[in-house]
Amino acid sequence: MTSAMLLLWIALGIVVQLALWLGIVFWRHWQRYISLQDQANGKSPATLSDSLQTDTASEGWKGFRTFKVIQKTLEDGNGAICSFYLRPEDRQSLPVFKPGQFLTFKLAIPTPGGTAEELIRCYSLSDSPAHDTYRVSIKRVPTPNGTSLPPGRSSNFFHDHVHVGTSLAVRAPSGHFYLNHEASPVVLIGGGIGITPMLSMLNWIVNHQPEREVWLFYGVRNSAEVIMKAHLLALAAQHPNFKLHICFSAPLPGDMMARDFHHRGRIDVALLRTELPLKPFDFYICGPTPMMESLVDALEDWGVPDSRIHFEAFGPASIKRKSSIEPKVSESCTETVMVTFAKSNKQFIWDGTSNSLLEFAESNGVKVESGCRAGGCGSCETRIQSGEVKFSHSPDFDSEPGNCLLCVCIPVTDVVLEA
Ligand SMILES: NC(=O)C1=CN([C@@H]2O[C@H](COP(=O)(O)OP(=O)(O)OC[C@H]3O[C@@H](n4cnc5c(N)ncnc54)[C@H](OP(=O)(O)O)[C@@H]3O)[C@@H](O)[C@H]2O)C=CC1
Repeated sequence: MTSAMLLLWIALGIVVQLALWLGIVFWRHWQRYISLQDQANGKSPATLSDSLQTDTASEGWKGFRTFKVIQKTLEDGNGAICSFYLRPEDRQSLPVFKPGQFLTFKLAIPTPGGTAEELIRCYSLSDSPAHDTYRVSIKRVPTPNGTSLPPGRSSNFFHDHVHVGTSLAVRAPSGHFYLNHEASPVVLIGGGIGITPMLSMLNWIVNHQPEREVWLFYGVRNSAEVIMKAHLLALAAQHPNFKLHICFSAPLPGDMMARDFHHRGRIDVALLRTELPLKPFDFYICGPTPMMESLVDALEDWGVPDSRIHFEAFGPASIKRKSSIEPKVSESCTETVMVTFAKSNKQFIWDGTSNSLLEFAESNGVKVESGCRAGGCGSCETRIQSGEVKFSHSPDFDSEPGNCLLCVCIPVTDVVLEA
């Protein structure tokens, strides 16, 4: 080959490479242009990863939307946990949510008198976001042992009266307990049915951030209580960055270490210290209140910064962090503030040690409705008859003008509430 030919080939190679590069650059710009146009025209829903990159991407809907149950699956060996797959009746695509968030349901619970009682309840989404269905997994709450307390009305209603084809009124996903979008390693800790938000986070991570290190500690009593084990084992086999640790606190005689579970006993910080490498993990915890209380304290003692400990506290007891045990007198309380609950005909002095008016009402024996306890569901919305309150943290739920959400509000002046 002559040197002229060689030069010609080299020049041709450069031209082809340049053309390829220009083509790619043009294609990328074109794709971006189309996507921006679509977003501007409201055609394209935010992508799932977009929803985690911004705080506002999971635009929901206002009020309640009707969903149909399209599948009901029993998940555990005790017949206590059921998953419900929900599709909107209008068949429009669903807004994305952040893994860890919950749905709020308005239920009409039949009463012995033949009427229906309205009940608002929240359940964590138990799968990662999809555009056409949501999934919640609900544990039947029985009468607590040795008490005459009634069984859980909402969970039993779901198990006994909600079937494929049932219509349900559902508020858009909300909640402040959700996975951050950083690539930081995460430790997910789920106790009992508290596994549900962890499943949502885990499924999202393996699909969207497979390179992210994720540890799941799942604590139940024994093999009869485990849910979605085949799914978890399959993920652990497929994803080297996912480390699965199943803990049985009360194994059945036939339960075998290594085959059915990895650790005997409850999840505690000693186990975490033994298993986890030293890294700046983010910890996400959901489970029975005593478990969350002890773990949150123990993680703080271990030196995990507050900002890396995230937990979901549903139910009547809020989690008290050690770091917040010091009675704190809120800034709104430099003067004596009187809180009056008009319907209950009760009046108390706000001493600033409660985190919210909801906590304050409960600690003083005033009965008020509550759901998520995080400003997301609207169950505790209450009319302010006089006075002024302020938000202790910003709610997801838009209350009516003149109303407040007891779970995220504290008084500023003397206040009369309708509750
Ligand atoms: N955000 C959400 O989606 C939801 C949250 N929840 C919350 O999750 C909780 C889970 O309830 P449930 O399934 O009934 O839990 P369980 O009572 O079935 O307990 C599950 C496991 O946690 C263990 N455990 C109990 N106390 C501790 C502790 N102090 N430290 C470590 N482990 C402990 C139990 O061990 P042992 O055998 O020793 O009791 C058991 O192995 C509910 O109370 C509810 O508040 C519930 C539903 C949804």
